[in-house]
Amino acid sequence: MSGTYILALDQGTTSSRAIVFDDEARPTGIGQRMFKQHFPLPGRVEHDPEEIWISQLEAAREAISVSGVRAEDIAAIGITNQRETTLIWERESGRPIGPAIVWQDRRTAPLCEDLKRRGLELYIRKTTGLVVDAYFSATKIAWMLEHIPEARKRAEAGELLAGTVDSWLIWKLTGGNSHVTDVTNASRTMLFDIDRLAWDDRLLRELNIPASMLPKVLMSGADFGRTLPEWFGGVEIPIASVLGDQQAALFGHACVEAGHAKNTYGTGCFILLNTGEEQVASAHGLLTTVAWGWKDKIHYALEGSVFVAGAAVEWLKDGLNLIDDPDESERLAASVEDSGGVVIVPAFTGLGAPYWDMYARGSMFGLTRGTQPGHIARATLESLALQTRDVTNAMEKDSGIPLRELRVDGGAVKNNILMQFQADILGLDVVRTEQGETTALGAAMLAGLQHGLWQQEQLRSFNPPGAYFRPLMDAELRERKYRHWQNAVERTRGWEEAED
Ligand SMILES: Nc1ncnc2c1ncn2[C@@H]1O[C@H](COP(=O)(O)OP(=O)(O)O)[C@@H](O)[C@H]1O
Ligand SMILES: O=P(O)(O)OC[C@H](O)CO
Repeated sequence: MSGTYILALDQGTTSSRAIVFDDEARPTGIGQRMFKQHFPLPGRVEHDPEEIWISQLEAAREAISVSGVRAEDIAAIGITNQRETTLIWERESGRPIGPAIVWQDRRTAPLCEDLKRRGLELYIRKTTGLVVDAYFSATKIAWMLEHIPEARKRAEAGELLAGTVDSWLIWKLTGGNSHVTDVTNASRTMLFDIDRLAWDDRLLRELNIPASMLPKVLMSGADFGRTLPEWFGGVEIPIASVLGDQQAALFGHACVEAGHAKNTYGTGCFILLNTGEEQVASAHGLLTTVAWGWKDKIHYALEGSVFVAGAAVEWLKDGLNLIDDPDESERLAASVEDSGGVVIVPAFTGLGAPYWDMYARGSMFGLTRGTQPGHIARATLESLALQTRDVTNAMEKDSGIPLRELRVDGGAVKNNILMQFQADILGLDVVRTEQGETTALGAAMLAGLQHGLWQQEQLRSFNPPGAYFRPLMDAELRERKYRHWQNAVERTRGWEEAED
């Protein structure tokens, strides 16, 4: 085995990051590139596929250079990525035929309604573990085939390839030698049978998607191909792991046993509970999804996906101009004692788990003549924690397991007001781990395992607790605040539909 470093590529919704980890899983160099978000029409969110690739390549080169290691010292690459975001490109030239449609994009809501009308909801839930929603890749592929000139004809002739961001990056890294994905990313397409671990013929037929476009599905730790020498100092590096970013964070917290849960606070909030080798079907609006696949074993998770979390803090900055930087949200929130009765439901792109309402829209309640920017900031931060409680409540009902603590990571967890409110509103300990970049760490950990650099017993020591937030809020106040929130959510539901 040559090299004792692992390079993790973390292609997120707002930035591409890369981290070099040493043989004790300590980060030794980080590279990061922000890239542009395109909002061409209301409800549409797009990324430029070439920008995704270039930003990721530059971030990787920067991480290697900052860490001071040579490319030949890198034993393996682990890839983790924003999930569901979908691209189509030409098999011959590798040219994308249009922008990537991002997971937040709502344009395919009518296609989802059509699937529901055709009575496919139950079949989709049973086969894929998912609810019918524009969030997932299936209707995004179908939309591109319908709306991009010549796309359907070319797809049927075998000229086009489809994939999520992991497949796109691997295609570029290997110079078009590998068109593959892993079981976690496949499980987010709404085309994948999570029991048989294969693309589902009936769903492909119903959505009119040629199977020849889709990548081969591998376990999350596997041989995904080798990088072209031109990308990293003339060396070919094996790609040894691929995980969707939320699954990678679960792994990075070493939540490897049934009953362990984590929440990642990035653009959205994603709460995952490991349910072991057993699939738990949700009766309360959660998704059943693949946590990872390694050595012929699949671990499943229950997931609550909240679409708008850190994105609401971005709105305070870019939409309302109340702050210049997300970090300032904490200072502004600290200028008042509480939210002053203000409740904000940031349903900017509808509501995800546990409501799955594509037509809900954001709203602000409880304004008075005394409402100040601080109250708005505080209510915005609280909305992240309240949405999390909606999900953990559903999780406890579905799994029958009361949560004992919540492990947290992601860009927003450095906000102590948010973390304290999270502990308060859950009545649970919130544990912020030492390593901030848990997503990248998770991908690196699996790549290291797959490559034989580490043993499973070592994983837990890689990311110890850094800070504990204990619940301090009086139980009566906690429940009153939560009832207020539920009331506000009810009033946002179906808003867009009611307008039509
Ligand atoms: N101090 C902070 N308080 C609250 N939110 C924050 C803070 N710092 C960053 N954020 C939010 O975290 C998000 C970025 O987190 P990150 O994990 O990088 O997201 P992603 O992987 O979705 O790109 C942004 O939406 C930003 O608004
Ligand atoms: O890129 P993030 O961290 O916002 O994660 C996005 C999720 O994978 C979407 O399902």
